[in-house]
Amino acid sequence: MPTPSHLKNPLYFDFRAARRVPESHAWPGLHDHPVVDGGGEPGTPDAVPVVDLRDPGAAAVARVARAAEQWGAFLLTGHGVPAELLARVEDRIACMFALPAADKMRAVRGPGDACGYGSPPISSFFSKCMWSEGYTFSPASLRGDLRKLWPKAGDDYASFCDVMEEFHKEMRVLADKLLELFLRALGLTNEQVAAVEEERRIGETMTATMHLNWYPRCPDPRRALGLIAHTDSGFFTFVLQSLVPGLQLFRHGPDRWVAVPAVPGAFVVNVGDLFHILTNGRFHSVYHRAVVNRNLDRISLGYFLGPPPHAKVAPLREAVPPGRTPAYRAVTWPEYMGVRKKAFTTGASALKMVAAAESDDADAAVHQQLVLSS
Ligand SMILES: C=C1C[C@]23C[C@@]1(O)CC[C@H]2[C@@]12CCC[C@@](C)(C(=O)O1)[C@H]2[C@@H]3C(=O)O
Ligand SMILES: O=C(O)CCC(=O)C(=O)O
Ligand SMILES: [Fe+2]
Repeated sequence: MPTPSHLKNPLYFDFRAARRVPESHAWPGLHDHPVVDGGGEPGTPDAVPVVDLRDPGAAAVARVARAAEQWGAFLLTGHGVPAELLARVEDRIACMFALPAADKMRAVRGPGDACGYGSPPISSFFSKCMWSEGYTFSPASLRGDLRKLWPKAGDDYASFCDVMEEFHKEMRVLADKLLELFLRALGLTNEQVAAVEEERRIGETMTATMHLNWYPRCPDPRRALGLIAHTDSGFFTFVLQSLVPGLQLFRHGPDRWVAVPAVPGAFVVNVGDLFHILTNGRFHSVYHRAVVNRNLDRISLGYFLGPPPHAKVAPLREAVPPGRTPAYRAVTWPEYMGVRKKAFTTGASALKMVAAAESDDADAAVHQQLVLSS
């Protein structure tokens, strides 16, 4: 009788062979807050906001402002990325996750590596395992990385790379469009948007990283978790969730999880921590998680935008109210990741850890203004 694949490779947990959720994958506290449906009538309190890019400029700007201030996330429709391309992207991702375990393990993420196969970096902060597999890569240099999964560089390799490159091209343009919309939503005029870009070169230097998630069907979904609750660390993320829902956004007052409906062809846009800093906390990063399903596999794709590693991210002058000082100090993305690591191990909030020092606070600024104007 052949040896089951999970016994051949003790590092690989074979979700397909699991008939129950073992203790290693059972998370406490998953049901501490109720889950509500985010797919209700637009405008009702739990309905996830929708931004349609086909709406006239001012309407889309107003919707982005409201969603980014109140939710830190929204569904993006009318974005122009062809549905047929999204279908091919999902199909190629499914084909990649269906590779034999041994092939996937060849591309395993090493300690400290940004890219590779396996659990996402955040999993290293938790003793429990998530009910998912993931693959992170840089779309700008995918052909080299992907040889680890497909060393023979055959048809599956070629079609995966072709489709992801096509997707990346579309997404990078969409990311620039959305960045501009975000800046307009902060209240910047067209001239100010151009001046910010001239000075900070945010759009021009923004980098993209892709992280693919596979959440296998699970015999006991109430005990398991696909992706632990987190905020994304970069500027903003486009999430493509296939027809199987599973993404939940956390909302306060009363505390609850809002299940994001799977809207065919839509992206979910998440505000990340560095955008929270850039906008001086006006647009807030969203705490979210992914749950699993008893009968269906689920696939999602995160297209993460952030600054290049050397760039310091500080609040935009235009986002700081007159007479106040910036609420956050300047950090690079790697510095922020270091702070977040410390925050995870101490239970602190990473954003609070990069908040500007007391002496920098608003009262001091107002006092200084009074002195200067008297
Ligand atoms: C660009 C990135 C964001 C990310 C870390 C990464 O370098 C690549 C993977 C991303 C991801 C996806 C799952 C959740 C998350 C918190 C994680 O552990 O890996 C995010 C990271 C992030 O937003 O910080
Ligand atoms: O699977 C999802 O819907 C969410 C994925 C996610 O949050 C992430 O990759 O950061
Ligand atoms: Fe996320």
